[in-house]
Order: sequence, then C-alpha cells, then structure tokens
Amino acid sequence: TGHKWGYGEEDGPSAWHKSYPIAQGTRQSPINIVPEEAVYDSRLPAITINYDNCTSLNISNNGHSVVVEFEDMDDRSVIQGGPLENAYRLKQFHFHWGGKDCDGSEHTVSGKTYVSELHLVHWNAVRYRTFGEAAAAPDGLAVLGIFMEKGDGHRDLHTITDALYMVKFKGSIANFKGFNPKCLLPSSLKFWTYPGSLTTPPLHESVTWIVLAEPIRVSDKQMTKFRMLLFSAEEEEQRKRMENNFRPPQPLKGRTVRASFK
Ligand SMILES: Clc1ccc(Cc2nnn[n-]2)cc1
Ligand SMILES: [Zn+2]
Repeated sequence: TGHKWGYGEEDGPSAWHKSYPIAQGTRQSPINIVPEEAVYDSRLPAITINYDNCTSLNISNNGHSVVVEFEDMDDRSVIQGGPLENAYRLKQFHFHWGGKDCDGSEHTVSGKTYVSELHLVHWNAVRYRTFGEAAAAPDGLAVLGIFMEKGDGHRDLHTITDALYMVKFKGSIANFKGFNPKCLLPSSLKFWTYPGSLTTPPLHESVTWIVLAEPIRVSDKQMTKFRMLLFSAEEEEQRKRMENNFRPPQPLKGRTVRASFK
C-alpha cells in the first residue's frame, strides 16, 4: 500500500520524490509541449480508436480524481497505431482540473494551460497479463490526453458531470454502465507523442503519451460540478474541495516530442 500523497502543500507534487524517487527520473510527465520544437514524423501512422462495443462499469472518487472504469477482459475497446506497436486496451478515464480557469491541465502547450485535461488510460494486454504488470513496464501503458477549454457545454460530457453528485466523497462508487468515451473525442486526431510516466504516484515510467492537439469544450457550469467533488471521505470533518489535482510540467531531459502533423 503506497505512501499517502495528495496535491496539498505538505503532500503535493514537490514532496512526492521523498516517497517516490522516480519523480526525479528521466522520463517524467507531464511536460510543456512546444509545437515549434516537436519533430514532424511523416511515418507516424494515424491513431485508430475502436471504442465501439465499449463497456463502462462504474464511476468512482478515489480521493485524487473521478474515474470511469471499463471492463477490460477482451479487446473490445482499444487504441492502436500512432507510436504504438500493439493494441492497448482501455482500462479507465479520469480528469485533472484547476480551482479557477487559469490552470488545471497537466500538459501545457507553449506554456498555455487549459482548464482541464481528460486522460484515457490503456494497457498493453498483448505483452502483459494484468494492468498492474503493464503499469510497471516501459511499454506497458498508453494514455490519450485530451485538453478541455472553456466554452459552451459539451453535450456528452453532460452525462458525466450529471453523475458527479453520486461520487462526491472519496471512496464512493456508483453504477455507470453503457458510457462510450468515443463521444468525448475532438474532431481531429492530430497528436503529439513522447515517452513519459504516470503523473501521480507511483509515477511509473511506463506511459507512451499521445496528446491530442485539438481541445474539447467544457462549460462553466460543468466545471463547477467537477469542483464540487471532495478529496475527503464522508466521515472526515475537514471537507477539502477536489481541485488543482494536476502535476506541473517536468523536465524534458533530452526527450523528443514527435508530431503527427506539420
Ligand atoms: Cl492506474 C493510474 C495511475 C495513475 C494515474 C494518474 C495519471 N497518470 N497519467 N495520467 N494520469 C492514472 C491511472
Ligand atoms: Zn491523469
């Protein structure tokens, strides 16, 4: 059972290295993406996302984010192509956001932050038997990052923000079947890709990041609902709003960011 960590003064990103020394590793995430410095790679195939018979199971508050989990016993929902050599199976998606609109995303683009960032976490079920095994392997995970910017409400995000009241407290979980995250994708699948890590402890350097260049829009009202979630459990007397659950950009340490577009 991992050491307690969070996003506060004492237990936040600047303290994580004490329990998780890999925090100062050579392929940590997130990063600041500088489009002009990204290397356009014309040989990068397009990303293919097959979420058709997608099977969401539940929505839960794990004390760090709100997570929608999927049944991943077969290759029903997979991502492949782009930098990936195998098909990677969708395990869960979750979000990172700010307390105000001035920040919230984990990756930044030339220093620009977005109000939130959606992460769809996939694992290499071709090479590894379990998610846990994959999460500790250098080519074990692929996370699709989608920026969320302020705008008019996103129709399908509605389904999620309308369910958030069910998982207000840390440790709460609710039925959330039949949600297909295909509806959350932007129209363009242009992407940047680079070798990185989980952005929370255990910070394993096991993630091939695929960050989409086109953001989706989220409304003020929808962001307000994310910010009504709590880091704290129902029985805790100190109620802490769940916000600013993002890690700031980490050093590139010589890595190359590739772009699928000019
Ligand atoms: Cl299983 C797991 C562990 C950590 C995170 C946090 C994260 N890592 N990269 N993006 N988010 C998500 C899923
Ligand atoms: Zn994440």
